[in-house]
Amino acid sequence: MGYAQLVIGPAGSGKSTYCSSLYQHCEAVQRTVHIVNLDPAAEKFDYPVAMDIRELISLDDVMEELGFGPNGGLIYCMEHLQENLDDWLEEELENYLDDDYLVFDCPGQIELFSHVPVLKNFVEHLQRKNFKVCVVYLLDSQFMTDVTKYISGCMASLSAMVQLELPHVNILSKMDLVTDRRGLKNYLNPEAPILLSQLNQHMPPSFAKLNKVLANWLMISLW
Ligand SMILES: Nc1nc2c(ncn2[C@@H]2O[C@H](COP(=O)(O)OP(=O)(O)OP(=O)(O)O)[C@@H](O)[C@H]2O)c(=O)[nH]1
Repeated sequence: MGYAQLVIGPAGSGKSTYCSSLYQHCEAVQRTVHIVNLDPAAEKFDYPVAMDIRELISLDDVMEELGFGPNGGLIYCMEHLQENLDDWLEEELENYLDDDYLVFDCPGQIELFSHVPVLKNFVEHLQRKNFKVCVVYLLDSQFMTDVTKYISGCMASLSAMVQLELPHVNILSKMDLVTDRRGLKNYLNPEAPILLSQLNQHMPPSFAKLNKVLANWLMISLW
């Protein structure tokens, strides 16, 4: 049996930095992890890349040859990966045997963990190959500075949880940039009435009913 982490989260949330820190930590404690680049647009890495989607397809080539923009091109690349799970991925995975630990550094396009089924199919393929998979979801701690950003960050994470149906760990990244750590506490242990009153303060009264449903629903779903 192998083990895998799927590192996801919005663009720029710190996924590659997390992978690099994890690699350095494992090296320091003499454990082995293999970091896989699943981002066809990635250019440089602070970790040794064990497998690289760009050997299969790169965003630059797709944009140049097919005339796609960056987002359409990225989805095209990921769908191409999906079509090649049985050959390219299968072949690459043959290098990793029992007890190997793979960490997949994924692209940040939110479509991939909201409604496009590519990552879900990717995970199912790994599971068929006897990998135990979990999700590490990176969320920039700047999302925890006001209630509306907090709700949008939670909803994105929740949609990944619902779509991927895997053990899921949320990590707040860039904590060194948070100046108001006290304010952050409200969001680490949120209470529906407090969220609701903050939402109502930020929005016109016509949103009161929607705010109530959202605050209650988040409490039930996430905590
Ligand atoms: N201050 C600070 N900056 C960070 C931290 N983690 C990441 N960054 C910075 O945030 C930016 C984005 O980090 P990446 O690790 O490239 O983020 P990513 O999620 O892999 O980005 P995409 O692959 O483009 O989606 C870089 O400039 C990092 O140096 C952190 O903990 N603290």
